[in-house]
Amino acid sequence: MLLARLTHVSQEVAATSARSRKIALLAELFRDAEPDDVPIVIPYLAGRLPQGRLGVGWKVLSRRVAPAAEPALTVREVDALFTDLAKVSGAGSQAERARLVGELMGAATEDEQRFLFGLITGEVRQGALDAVAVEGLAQATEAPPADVRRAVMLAGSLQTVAQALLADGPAALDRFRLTVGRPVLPMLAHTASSVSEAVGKLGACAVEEKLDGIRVQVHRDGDTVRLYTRTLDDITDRLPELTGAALRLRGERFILDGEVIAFDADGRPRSFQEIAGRVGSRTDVATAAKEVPVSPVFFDALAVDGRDLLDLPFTERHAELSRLVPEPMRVRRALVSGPEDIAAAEEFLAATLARGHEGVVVKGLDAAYSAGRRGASWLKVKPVHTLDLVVLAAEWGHGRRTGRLSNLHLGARTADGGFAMLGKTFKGMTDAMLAWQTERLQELAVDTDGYVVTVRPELVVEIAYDGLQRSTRYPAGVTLRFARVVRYREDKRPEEADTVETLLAAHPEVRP
Ligand SMILES: Nc1ncnc2c1ncn2[C@@H]1O[C@H](COP(=O)(O)OP(=O)(O)OP(=O)(O)O)[C@@H](O)[C@H]1O
Repeated sequence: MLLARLTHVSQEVAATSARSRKIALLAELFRDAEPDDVPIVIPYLAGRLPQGRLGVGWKVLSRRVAPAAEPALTVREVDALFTDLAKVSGAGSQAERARLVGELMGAATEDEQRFLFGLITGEVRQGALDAVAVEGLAQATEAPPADVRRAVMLAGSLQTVAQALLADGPAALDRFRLTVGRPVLPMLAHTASSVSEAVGKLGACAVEEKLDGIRVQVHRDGDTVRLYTRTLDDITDRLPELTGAALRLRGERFILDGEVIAFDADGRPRSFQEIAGRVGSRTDVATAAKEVPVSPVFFDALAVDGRDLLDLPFTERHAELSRLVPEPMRVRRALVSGPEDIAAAEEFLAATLARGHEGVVVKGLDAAYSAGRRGASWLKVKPVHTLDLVVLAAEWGHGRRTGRLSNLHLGARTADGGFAMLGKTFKGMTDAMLAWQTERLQELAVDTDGYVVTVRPELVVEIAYDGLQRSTRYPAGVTLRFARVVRYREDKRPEEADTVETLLAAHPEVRP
């Protein structure tokens, strides 16, 4: 497929607000696409680079290159060039990157140059586009949209499903069944402001501890165990004690969902940073395991003995979990019959906080497991409310922080797929965090005036704050009071960051 076609459709999709028109435009595009174009076309439409990082900085991008008169570039040629770019390293890499970018831009028309520039800088991110693409794909291949959605959920990748569908038609959807050894995107939670709100919404429910560790999906098939993170990375080799625990369970073939957590000598949960450090360390696993031994705590069962449990009510899935997993390895919970039983739910929350955990997740008993989605039947309640925001830029520090990128510009998502800056912070950062962010943000840099470094909006950071106040300086009309960094959320994509809309909804006091 020609890049010009994609550029044109991308402009048309951005220009219309009608969902049905967007779907029709994408359906037309998919009908014309070769199956091998799809793994490139879908991320490009959403403003994502399949290669992740290209290492192309603003210096290279700011060079003007005369555009081509006629469109000739194909999306696969662009992708091949991006792959070459991502591989460039070592001495002379800056010049080599400049050469490759020059070659690419010189072969692109003016429209295409604009599109490619937006893609490389991360300017055009359209988070909502994947959902529209699912519908467009269903329309193009005459497959039922619900079946395409379920296949995407199970494959964990829209591109994989799209490629199979375009190559083999709707029959290909049968291939995407829940399979032990193939990870699925985990179900996520919505937020409720209190347990009474959550119980009021859900009725009969289980109130479970919310453990502040790392989400883990454990697959066992006989003697083989594999462990996956929330973003489906395989971390089996890093956590041998989890493999051991899974092999000691009664079942032979299962998929369980839970959290990896570590306790100190007094049985209190260790900090998230310690657990994240442990899960992140690939080298010398044995020493790391001695310093921070971790254990799994399970809260759901997705498959047992080859049976797919996803569509069963939570009560039945939990019964299977209890059959397999002994109580100490299951999350603590209280069953609550409904709002009349609210005292029991409050009491459980208080006891959970007293044990050092971060809050509770309230779960409807009848609900199925909605993999890859924020299900309405899981509501998290945390007394300390934080925001997940995206770093838009950073300022070079002064004094003790000279040479470090320090003051972060923080953005929330806007309805049009962009980001609105809400304020800045240089508080809450450890020295290790400063060093890490200086390096990482420079990799993401797309522009600088020597003081403020603008970056691709990719890094999600969790921010604590004391409230909002009105401000005419910021585009959303509000700014954060006393914002400070809690941690980086490398397991989250910018599309998952908080939106201006939800933030304003949570703070009626600042609404005009
Ligand atoms: N009992 C539990 N049930 C479900 N999730 C739990 C539980 N205990 C801890 N968790 C963790 O809490 C998360 C639920 O919140 P959510 O789905 O919104 O993810 P998140 O955005 O990563 O949340 P947060 O930033 O609040 O940890 C899960 O991803 C999981 O890692």
